[in-house]
Amino acid sequence: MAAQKSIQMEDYSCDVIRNFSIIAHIDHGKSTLADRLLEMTSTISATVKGTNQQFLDKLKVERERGITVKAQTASMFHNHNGRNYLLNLIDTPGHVDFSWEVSRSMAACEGALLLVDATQGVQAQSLSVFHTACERGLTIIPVLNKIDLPAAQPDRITAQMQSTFGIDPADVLHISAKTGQGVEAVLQAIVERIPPPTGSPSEKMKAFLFDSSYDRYRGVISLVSIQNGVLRKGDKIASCYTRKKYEITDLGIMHPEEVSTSQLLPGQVGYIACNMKQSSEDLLCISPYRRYTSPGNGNTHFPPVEWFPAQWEKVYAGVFPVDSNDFIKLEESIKRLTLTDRSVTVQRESSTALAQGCRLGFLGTLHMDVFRQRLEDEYDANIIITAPTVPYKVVYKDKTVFVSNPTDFPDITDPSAKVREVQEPIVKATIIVPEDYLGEMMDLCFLHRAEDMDHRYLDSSSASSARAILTCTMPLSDIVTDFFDKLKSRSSGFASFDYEDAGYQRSNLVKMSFLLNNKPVDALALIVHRSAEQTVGRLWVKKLRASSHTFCLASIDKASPSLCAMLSDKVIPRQMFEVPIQAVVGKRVIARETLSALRADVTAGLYGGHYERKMKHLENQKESKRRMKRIGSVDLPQEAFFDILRTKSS
Ligand SMILES: Nc1nc2c(ncn2[C@@H]2O[C@H](COP(=O)(O)OP(=O)(O)OP(=O)(O)O)[C@@H](O)[C@H]2O)c(=O)[nH]1
Repeated sequence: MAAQKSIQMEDYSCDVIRNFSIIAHIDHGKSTLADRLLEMTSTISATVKGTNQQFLDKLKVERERGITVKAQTASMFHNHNGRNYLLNLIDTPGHVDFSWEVSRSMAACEGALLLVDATQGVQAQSLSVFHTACERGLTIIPVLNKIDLPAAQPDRITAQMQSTFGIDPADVLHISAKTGQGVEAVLQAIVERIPPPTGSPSEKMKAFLFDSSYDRYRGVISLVSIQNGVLRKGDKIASCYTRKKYEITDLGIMHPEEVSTSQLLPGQVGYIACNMKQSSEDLLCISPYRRYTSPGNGNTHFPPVEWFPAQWEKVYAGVFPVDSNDFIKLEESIKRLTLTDRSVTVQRESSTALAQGCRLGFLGTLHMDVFRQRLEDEYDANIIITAPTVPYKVVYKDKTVFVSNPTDFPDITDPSAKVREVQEPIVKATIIVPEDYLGEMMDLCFLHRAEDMDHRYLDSSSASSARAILTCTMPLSDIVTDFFDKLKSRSSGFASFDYEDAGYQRSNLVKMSFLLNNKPVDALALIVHRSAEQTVGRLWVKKLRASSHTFCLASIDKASPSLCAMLSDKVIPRQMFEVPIQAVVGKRVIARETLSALRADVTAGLYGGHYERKMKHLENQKESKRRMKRIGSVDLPQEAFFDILRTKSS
């Protein structure tokens, strides 16, 4: 824990507190600006200042990918016109998958800095975060960042902000978060433009919990914003959600590391530790229950629960341990990780092919990927993740069922299944792109079953390379695949993309099963649009068979054993016998391939004394086998599962 600084929280009443977040499109400079603000208020030490690493991006995966996944909070003290202010900053993620985190952060703020990159201009997420902030009634301070870059076009982008957001150009602050130019004016604007929070220390205790992390020794550490009342060490609190009671063992502010304080007052934002051990015991609102004891019967009385709008899981996937004996350990790791990422939903799942596992709901495929990487990095988990599926609605005569696992999807070709119709989730997509790429983007959207396409221009028509905003509706299943990657490559990286829920729509979908060695592999099943069943079936069995691999094994087995070992990680390694691979819809076989028999001996090409090389190749093979699952008598690598949806969309 950080060194204790004596901070008198009672010196900071609501009128000198400002709670704000920074909202922006990905890479527009939120974390860099956050770092500059921490430096200018002397919140971070010189040792951190000199490094190029961003202070608030804390997770390993965030540092590796350069994206913020988890919102971080920091309190700073700032003297403005002789008065000491407490500024609470909540750093927010920028990727479309994490919009829920952005909304949560905003719920603890009265204002937001809307950051726009002066070289890129308004992007799809600038629009969506702006609208969310407006809906929440936040005061918005428009900030134009990266004005130090030669490619910056401050006048043009300011005009764009005016026409898109209705912002007065005079209100826009021009800064470089990198060099610090103009950032002093941001601090001034935070104090002068953002309204202070409201709340009274004499009112009943109420706090909003907006984030939590897990500490092995102290249990769940929750970040809270105090709305009313005072919270002190030793206070008994109760969860309005689970109604469980706890005692506060520690509390304080993030400065930017934890600094213990004696109390937290209204309008303040800080952490609390109270020996919570399980995510199910998370709270959304807390109250010292002693103040609510009803006179007479001594029963604890709870105020009504204030629910934060539920998040919307967009993709589901099964997570299984490679070694079935590791299930309990895996489940425990998932539970721990969900304490720091509550937007993930967890349910147990069992598969005939992969045994016991968990079905997890994520906000998007990047979110899923980040969660997988954190499971591997932080918990050393060795797992298989099935292809992501969106939640479908199956309407029967007497009921409607949500299906988020292809295994549970009925065979609609069978009349006895009595399915009236199947519906799939659709989204309203927004793409912002230079007009030169508009045609490409339209093509891409049509390929992904887009409807109701429309477009308009963001800049005035005289601007060179004017930018267009394209809107359409699309099935969610089509964008949770590699749509984002295609969008980026077909627009040379210039397109930005965002989407919002647009309900459900009737669709002609079927369940496709895959048989390996005549046995269905339930974990490989997928739901596809009828129009794509042939393409998907053929491509996918081909992929499973991996004819190139067979060729490679046969021809370079002896010549290049290491290449062979490397390839064997990409596809189903050939077995000792012939394996038929079939794609089936209902009772119809859509496609079939056969994997011929051959044993890959990775050390075959190595002779006599090369013991070390031989060991190295055997080690390589062991490593590639690490992520394989033996199903019946067939080894299936992780990539086989990952590739399904990619095949579907290609
Ligand atoms: N030249 C210049 N580069 C900047 C400026 N602000 C940020 N950058 C760079 O832009 C890149 C993205 O900045 P970040 O602060 O990581 O962006 P972010 O918005 O936090 O990104 P996410 O967390 O992924 O949403 C980094 O390489 C920064 O060094 C600036 O004012 N000028």
